[in-house]
Amino acid sequence: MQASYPSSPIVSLSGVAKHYGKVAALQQVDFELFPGEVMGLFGHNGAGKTTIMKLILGIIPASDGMVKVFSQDPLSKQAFEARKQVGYLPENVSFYDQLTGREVLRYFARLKSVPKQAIEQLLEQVGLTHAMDRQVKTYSKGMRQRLGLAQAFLGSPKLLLLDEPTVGLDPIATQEFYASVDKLKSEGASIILCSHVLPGVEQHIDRALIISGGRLLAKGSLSELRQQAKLPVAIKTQGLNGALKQDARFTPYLIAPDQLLVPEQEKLAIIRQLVELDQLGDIRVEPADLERVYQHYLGQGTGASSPNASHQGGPTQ
Ligand SMILES: Nc1ncnc2c1ncn2[C@@H]1O[C@H](COP(=O)(O)OP(=O)(O)OP(=O)(O)O)[C@@H](O)[C@H]1O
Repeated sequence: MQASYPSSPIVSLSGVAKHYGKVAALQQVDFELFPGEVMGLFGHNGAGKTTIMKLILGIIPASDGMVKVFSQDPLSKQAFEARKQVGYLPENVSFYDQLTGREVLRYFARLKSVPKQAIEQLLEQVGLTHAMDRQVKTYSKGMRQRLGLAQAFLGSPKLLLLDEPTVGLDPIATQEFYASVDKLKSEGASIILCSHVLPGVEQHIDRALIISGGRLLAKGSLSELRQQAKLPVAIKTQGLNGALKQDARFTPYLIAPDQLLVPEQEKLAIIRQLVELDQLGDIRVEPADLERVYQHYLGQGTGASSPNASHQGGPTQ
């Protein structure tokens, strides 16, 4: 369920365009990010994700439209103090290799006026305590990414911009990363997670923006996007031993001996028919996951027909 956001937005973009010379990196981009909201910003390479991050960080000006962060123009002098409330993990994180992990964080803590006592706790949170006094040049890719996250989390930022945050993290570290995201959110932070679709991200975001070629193709909660896209629902059964194949009511939807793909509006009717079958041992209903929602909208954006649009199509991964 989507949360309600009564307060004023932390970030708002309205009618934003960005041109790099002749390249239109963004066109007519509108969205708002509210306190305590986690938003996934999804798009392929070159879609415009990093450009949106840079606009919010005040690194580049918009060519058109309005960008506000904490109700200020992020390029203005007045935005200087507010910038300390922003945490940023760039896509390709790199540090001074000669420094130790602890020294890197001390350096960033000074820049952000964060007391250095917070450093050891952060290093523990990202699982780097054992390596904090080793030079960063001895760190693996995953360890560098963890140090990048610790750097972004410094000072409990009110706004976090994370570009491809789980790249290079193993499954345990990915889980720990999402636990940190959930914790920061529960403390009121607003977060933008920027990526191609991330494994395991969907339980942790309130809304998704899908972007392609600099244009927003879709925005909303996952359930809103699913509804708009009218994506079919997978129904998995157990115990029927091939009976579905023999039954004309189910064969149009059959995609595996024990699995149906049915349009949302027919879901309940089909489930009712299934539960009447004596041999049915179990039933599982799975709505389209983020990956399928994403593929659907990208297919629309490029004019290609989505393989998920028809209930007779097989499952797509
Ligand atoms: N400084 C620049 N000069 C010219 N073109 C640029 C510049 N920065 C970005 N672009 C172009 O703007 C478009 C959007 O780039 P952007 O880096 O925002 O995409 P992205 O979604 O972050 O991609 P990726 O997932 O590969 O990081 C691309 O076509 C890119 O080539």
